[in-house]
Amino acid sequence: MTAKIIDGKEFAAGVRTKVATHVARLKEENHIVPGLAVVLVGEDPASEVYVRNKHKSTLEVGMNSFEHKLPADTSESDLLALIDQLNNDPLVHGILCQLPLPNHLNEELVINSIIPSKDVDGFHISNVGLLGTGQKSMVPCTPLGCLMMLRDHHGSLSGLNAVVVGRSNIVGKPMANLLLRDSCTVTIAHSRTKNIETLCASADIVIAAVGRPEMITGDWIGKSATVIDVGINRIAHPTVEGKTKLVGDVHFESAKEKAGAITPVPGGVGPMTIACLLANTLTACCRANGLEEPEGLTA
Ligand SMILES: Nc1nc2c(c(=O)[nH]1)N[C@@H](CN(C=O)c1ccc(C(=O)N[C@@H](CCC(=O)O)C(=O)O)cc1)CN2
Repeated sequence: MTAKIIDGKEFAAGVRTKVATHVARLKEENHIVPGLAVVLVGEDPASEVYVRNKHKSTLEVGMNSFEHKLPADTSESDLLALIDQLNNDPLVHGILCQLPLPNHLNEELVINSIIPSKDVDGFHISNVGLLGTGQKSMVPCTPLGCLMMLRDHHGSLSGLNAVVVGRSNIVGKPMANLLLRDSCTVTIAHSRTKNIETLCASADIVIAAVGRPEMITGDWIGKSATVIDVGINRIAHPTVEGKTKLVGDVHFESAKEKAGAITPVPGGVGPMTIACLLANTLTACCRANGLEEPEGLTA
């Protein structure tokens, strides 16, 4: 039997509807409009698309969107001055700097200049520490989206064996912490892991976040396991010359024959990233105003 395909587009639409409903209630009952500020430095084409989609989605759920597009040669001090201004703006509840930043800017310094309560990417060192110690924090959007889909599919994750392939600060490590918090037995695998295929094949859940196109094939997947593919890789189209196509870190065709459930690329985890950004902005706004947090939209 082939796997259930977890439709990230549909799931993300459901998250956005929940956010929009909660935002409408905030406006009606508390006269508060959540606001998201997105900072883009430079003209990376993919980043421009993501920022445009963030702006559009923010407005669609009824929030305020503040876009700040800066030239590629913006100095670190100018960028930090803008973040300081946003940190102190009461209309702004969430701030993010689109990554990657141009090389001359220190990514860590910039991220850590956002006040943790407005850090809707969950990348600030304080939020990383809070998540790692099981305390309330802002949670990175992509792992939060994966967690929502896993909870929806499995109900409880308690006692399940999860292998996270990839150890990045943005996905692998926070994902592992979230799964641990939901009482999974978690292994982080990476380029130096021995017997990685066997390890993955013994898992109930495989999270692929390694950044290598179609690395994880069907023979790495245990019968009926859940496979969440975080990878977004653009490769040469196999049959049409001069064209490209998007693939994940999982070889979808072979993995879906073994898995119980699997996310596709595109249309799986990707759409959840922006939906969870909206959820995080709403959460940040509720926390800032001492209001109840939206149910089902946080970790
Ligand atoms: N500050 C941040 N920068 C970046 C993040 C982030 O979470 N915070 N993540 C990525 C880019 N990203 C959002 O910013 C993002 C990536 C992919 C998608 C998405 O929906 N992908 C689609 C495919 C899109 C395509 O056709 O190219 C999918 O997987 O279906 C949304 C958001 C790096 N930077």
